[in-house]
Amino acid sequence: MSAREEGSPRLARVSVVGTGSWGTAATGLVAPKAEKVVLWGRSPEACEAINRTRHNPRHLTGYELARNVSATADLAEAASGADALVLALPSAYLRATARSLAPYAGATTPVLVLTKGVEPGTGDLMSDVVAEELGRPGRVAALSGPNHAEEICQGSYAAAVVASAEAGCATFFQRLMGSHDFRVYASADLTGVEVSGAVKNVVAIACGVAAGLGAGDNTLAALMTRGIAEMSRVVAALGGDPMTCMGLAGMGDLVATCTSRHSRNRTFGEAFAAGESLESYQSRTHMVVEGAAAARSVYELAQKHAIEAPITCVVHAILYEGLPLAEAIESLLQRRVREEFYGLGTNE
Ligand SMILES: NC(=O)C1=CN([C@@H]2O[C@H](COP(=O)(O)OP(=O)(O)OC[C@H]3O[C@@H](n4cnc5c(N)ncnc54)[C@H](O)[C@@H]3O)[C@@H](O)[C@H]2O)C=CC1
Ligand SMILES: O=C(CO)COP(=O)(O)O
Repeated sequence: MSAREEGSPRLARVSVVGTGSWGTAATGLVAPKAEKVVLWGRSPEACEAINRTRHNPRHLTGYELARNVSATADLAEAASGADALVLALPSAYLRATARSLAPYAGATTPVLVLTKGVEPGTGDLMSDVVAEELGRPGRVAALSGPNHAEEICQGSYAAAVVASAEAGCATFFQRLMGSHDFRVYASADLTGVEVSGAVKNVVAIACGVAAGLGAGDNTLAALMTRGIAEMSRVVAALGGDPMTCMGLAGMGDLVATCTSRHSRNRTFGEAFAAGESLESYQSRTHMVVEGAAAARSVYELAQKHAIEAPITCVVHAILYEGLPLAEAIESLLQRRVREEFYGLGTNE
């Protein structure tokens, strides 16, 4: 273990669930801290290829997995005896997979959720979904921030925030995931961290659409900044701390996602502006566009809690109600201009 990992836990076995881009990259963060890392993927063929070649055949194909990583499509084998579980699944599959994991996960094993989103229908945070299926709410944490897997697996410097209702759980995962190159801060504001991660993906779709239609830097900066104001109102209405939106899970990830060529949400927005459907984009790239699911769930939360969320409403309308793009833009421009930070308690 290098000097930078001193003081970190050295665990016997850590399970990473999900062989998408983020699960694949996350094995590299965990590998120096564990004797053995077990990666679960639903495809036996992909797991066999990973074990044979040390490369994921579908995601981050050029990235060589660490020697102590092995893959399995057997959830029992992946979860049994794990000292920690790291869940890196798309939000649509988190509940069902957590439910299937439940019989094999130790009763007190700490669980880290890397998924970004809010569950449509229930409005549950991803950590709520996991706590409902696996129990142990105090042993569940969520990690979020500007962390494109493509860059993390190259080792470029990055930072994230890990939040948990229990400080000890946040500290545990801060040490497990963090390193000299990957700086992991701690937070007690699970709501703020997780809601920020969902809303920023919706704003990234809006930025992608705008960019696809030829918007300039001023327009994109305005969308991002009004996106943070919207994110802050949603976080505050749900009982989180709007200050969290100024941090890594909020502004940090919003900037990365709205501007990066790696972002699926931003790139999907551009493709949508050019006429491609969500279904076509996801099946062409084999990658998840979480902002499309979050446009539904954040829209539902906004309706339920009477939160003004104009960017989310417009993204929801263009994706699911057939609103023409020109009308969507006009509906934002015609909104009343008012106090910059309305809806946050001080400037109503
Ligand atoms: N890719 C990234 O850079 C980052 C992703 N995240 C988040 O991590 C989560 C996972 O995203 P990625 O790893 O990027 O996924 P991905 O888009 O790279 O791959 C999609 C994944 O979904 C899995 N999948 C498809 N159908 C499934 C099913 N029925 N049951 C279980 N799994 C199924 C595929 O096997 C694949 O692992 C998302 O919530 C994303 O927002 C968070 C930070 C960075
Ligand atoms: O959350 C992410 C980076 O932090 C990934 O964003 P995309 O899903 O838009 O690629």
